[in-house]
Order: sequence, then structure tokens, then C-alpha cells
Amino acid sequence: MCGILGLLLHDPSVDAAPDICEGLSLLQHRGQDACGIVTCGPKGRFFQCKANGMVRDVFDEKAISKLIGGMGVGHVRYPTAGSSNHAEAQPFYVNSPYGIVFAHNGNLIDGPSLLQYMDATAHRHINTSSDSELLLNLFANNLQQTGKFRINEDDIFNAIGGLMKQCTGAYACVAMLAGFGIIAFRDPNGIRPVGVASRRSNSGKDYLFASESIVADALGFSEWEDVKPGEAVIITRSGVSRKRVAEHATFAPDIFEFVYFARPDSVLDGISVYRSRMAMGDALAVEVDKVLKQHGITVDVVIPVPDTSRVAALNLAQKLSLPYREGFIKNRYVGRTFIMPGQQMRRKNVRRKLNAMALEFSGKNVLLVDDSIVRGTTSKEIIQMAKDVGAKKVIVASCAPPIRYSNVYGIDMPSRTELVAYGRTTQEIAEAIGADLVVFQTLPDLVASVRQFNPSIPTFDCSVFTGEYVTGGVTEEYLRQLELLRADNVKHKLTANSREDKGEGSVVNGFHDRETMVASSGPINRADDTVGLHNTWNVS
Ligand SMILES: O=P(O)(O)OC[C@H]1O[C@H](OP(=O)(O)OP(=O)(O)O)[C@H](O)[C@@H]1O
Ligand SMILES: NC(=O)CC[C@H](N)C(=O)O
Ligand SMILES: [Mg+2]
Repeated sequence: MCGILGLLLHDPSVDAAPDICEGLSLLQHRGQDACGIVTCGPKGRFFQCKANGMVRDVFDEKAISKLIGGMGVGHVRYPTAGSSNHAEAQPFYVNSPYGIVFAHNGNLIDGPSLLQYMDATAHRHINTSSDSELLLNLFANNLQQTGKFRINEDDIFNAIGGLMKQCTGAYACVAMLAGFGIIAFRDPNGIRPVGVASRRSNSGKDYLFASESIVADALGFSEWEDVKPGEAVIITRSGVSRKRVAEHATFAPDIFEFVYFARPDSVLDGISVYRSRMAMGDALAVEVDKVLKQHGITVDVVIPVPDTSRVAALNLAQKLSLPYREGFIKNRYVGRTFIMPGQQMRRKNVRRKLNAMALEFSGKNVLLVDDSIVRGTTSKEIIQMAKDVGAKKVIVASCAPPIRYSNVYGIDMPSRTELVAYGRTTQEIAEAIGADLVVFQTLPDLVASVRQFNPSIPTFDCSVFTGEYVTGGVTEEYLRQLELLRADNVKHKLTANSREDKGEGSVVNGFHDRETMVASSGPINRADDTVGLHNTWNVS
């Protein structure tokens, strides 16, 4: 899952970069691999800074001060296509037509045929394996076909409408046209979130696009509205234009945003993530009570697995009148483990991140509550940790049902065999993770926990639980190919074989972010020498 952001300040002489950077730090939970900002300054010139690393590592005061201009686009990345290479950090840029900058959250499922189209029909060069670069070039090619010297809003709506017919998958996007404005659009099923908000400034109105409403709250924007499925929104200094550009399709936002991805203080598609997690805890309590009685087990204490499950675990404990204790203390400097690349790193970091307090476990039957069990990395480690400090019995309850299918819409779960629930019964899952008992939320209960807050949403993308993919086009052959390409062991080999990742290629860098390599001292390639995009490409 990535985080996207666009900002247009009414006063072009005020720099947008400080707010964009602040906004990206609020979206950090959506992507920890890379981040970037591109701003547009006087004469429509772009200024870029992007690199691998967290927002706080990539952007210091000096880097931000070089990002000139009153509008810009930002991105935090969690790769789901291509590689973690810094050449695939976003936003992406193409100079023709008009100068376009692009940030994408989601994942396309027809990458190979789009690549063929780019090559054979559009004659556009694609320089990375990123699906987002394909999406940008699709947009650019459609704009190019207007053949116009200057385009207007209708041309942009038509280009995006065309794009929505040409590609399949999940995409929430923010784009910027040099000297023109910022644009957001959302795929016809609305799988990934993006919204728009405004703020009064001294001179007029500033506008924001962001993946989650928390960014608007924190930056003093109000009137948050979700971009609708299949809709495009264009913001220029003369105002806002919105249009549904896709034909009707079933609205199906990804339910996993509510389970895990989004911040609890965000409201997505009219639903408070916090409230939905409370409801998940309430519903899970009923299931837990039933299963515990069936097995004749009593529980002494409810313990959440920090961070995401806290909200649900508290409600569950209250509903069952059980004590709630923070038995695991989280190291606040370790990020989310699930979105880290590679199983070894994920496993190591669960131990670095969580510490079990013997006091709360010793001699007790503990009920650990987590939002989801995906690869089982977290559960395996923490169950062992709980037992090591003397827990008698460890029961695990998951706010989400068993995950048995690949995600193809922007969560990096390409391989079914990596999922601990794949091909296993509940009893076998318990054995695999070392629990005495596992209890899963039922899918109807999960959907009801979320949907009750906005019954106008007809359905949610629940493909990781059901194997039903709302966009169509996900065949068994596609899933097999995806597994061959992106399974953990394959990615590991690719990384190990990459000259650049071995440090041998520090001067041969992905073309797109050449300037991030100008100063490469320190653990990340801090973009100390952020420079105007237009004149860095061919300068040696
Ligand atoms: O079964 P797994 O493959 O381990 O994946 C599931 C776990 O990963 C996530 O935690 P994460 O540490 O990413 O983030 P959090 O601090 O927000 O809970 C999620 O909340 C679960 O705890
Ligand atoms: N998680 C995402 O949204 C990823 C966006 C895009 N597919 C990439 O890999 O960069
Ligand atoms: Mg967690």
C-alpha cells in the first residue's frame, strides 16, 4: 500500500513542500521503502527529491528548502510491482506532453499487455518494471493524442476516461501538470482510497489530495470528500472540476484498509476506521466466547499485539468482561513489520519491535488479539515470546478471517504458499504458529463491522479471503505467473543478484532519480543536491 498526496496552494509564491513533507510523514504507515516529492515552481519547472528510506531520513530542512513552488505531489512507497530499487521510487515524471508528475497507490494486473501496447503502439519508452510508470505513460499518451498546444479540463477527463478503459487493476492516483494544476482519480471499483479537502488561506483557497483524511485534519484542511470510484478531480488556481469518467462498476473498497492499513483516526469512504475496528472487536468477542466454551477454556487476560489490534482488543475485552493488559511493549522506533521487504527482515523485526512483559503472562491463559494473521510471522514469534515468559496457554484471536488468497491490488501478498492459512484448517494454523487455539472472525461479521457505518457501499474487495477479484482478469495462470515473479524467495534471489543492491552500482543508477544519487553518504541516498528536474537528466 502506498500513500499519495497532492497540494495546490492558492498563493504560488508560498512553497508547498513543507506541508507535503508533513503530510507524507502522516502517511508513513502506508509505505516505508521509499518516498518522494516533486514541486512545480515558476515557469512550470519541476523540482524533485526522492530516495529509498523513511520520510524523516530522506527529507531534511535543506532538501525541503530546494523544493520550490506552490504546488506539488508526494508519495510513500510499499512496492507491489517491480523492485525496491530507488529508480522506482515515486513520483514519476515524463516531460512529454506538457510535463507530467505522477504518484500511484494500487497495482495493475495487466502490466505485460500494457508494456506491449507502449512499445508497439504508443512507442513510449518504459524504463523500469513499475506498473506506476506504465500508468503514467498511458495517461501521457492519451493526452498526447489531443495534439493540442494547450489542453483544458475536458481533454484531461477524456484522457483519464480512456485510461480507465485501457487498464485493469487498482489505482488511486495524483498527478500534476506543469504550470496547470493537480489531478486525482480513482479506479472504477474505488479499491484504493483518495480524497480531496480545502483550506482558507490569506489569498484564497488551498487544495489537498491525500490517501487518508488524517492528512487533511493535521494540516488544517476541512470539507474532506472522497474521490468517487471512476471519478477524476482537477484543481487549478481557478477552481475545482469533478467528473465521473468511467462507466458504472461495482464500488468495492478494499476491506483490508479498515482491518490493517489505514490509520485509525482516518475516515475512508464515510467510515471511521476507528469505529470499524471497535466493531470488529465486538463481533470477534462473540465468536471467541463461543469457541472458548466449545473447548472448555477460560481466559485470564486479553493482550493486544501492538499497534493495529489495540482498538479491537480493548472492545473485545470489555465485551467479555476480561482484564485488558498491554503485555507487549512496542519499540516506537521500529515501523510496521508486515510491509518490510523479505521474510528474514520481517521476522527479525518482530523481535526487535515487541517485548513480552513476564508480569502479564506468567502462569496465565492469555488471549492475544491481532488484526490479521497473514504469513504468521508475527504470531509465531509472539506466541513463542509469551511462552518463554511463562504463559500457560496462548489463544490467538484474529479480527480478520483466514487469508488464503493472493492480493493483486496493492498489498504485497503475491504468493499463496507464503500465507499461513493456505491449505490449512484452523486447527492446522494453530499448530503452525504454535498456539493452543486460534479463533478467526467470520467474513460476514467483518463486512458488517465495516459496512454498518456506510450501508450505501454495496460491497468490499475481500479477495484475500474469498479468491474473488472484483475487476475480473485474475486467472489462475496470472496468479501462477505472479508467484513466479514476486514470491519472497524469488525477490530475494533477484536482490542478491543485483549489482546495484550489492553496492557495485552506486554510480550506475536508475535513470529516473539520478539526482538522488548525487550525494550518497550515509545509510540512505539523501537527496542533498535536489535540483530542478528539467536540467539534470543529461548532465554528467
Ligand atoms: O501474519 P503476519 O504476516 O505477521 O502479518 C500480520 C501482522 O502484521 C501487521 O503488523 P505490523 O507490525 O506490520 O504493523 P502494526 O504495528 O500496525 O500492527 C499486522 O498488524 C499483524 O500484526
Ligand atoms: N502499494 C502500492 O500502492 C504500490 C504502487 C506500485 N504498484 C508500486 O509498486 O510502486
Ligand atoms: Mg500488527
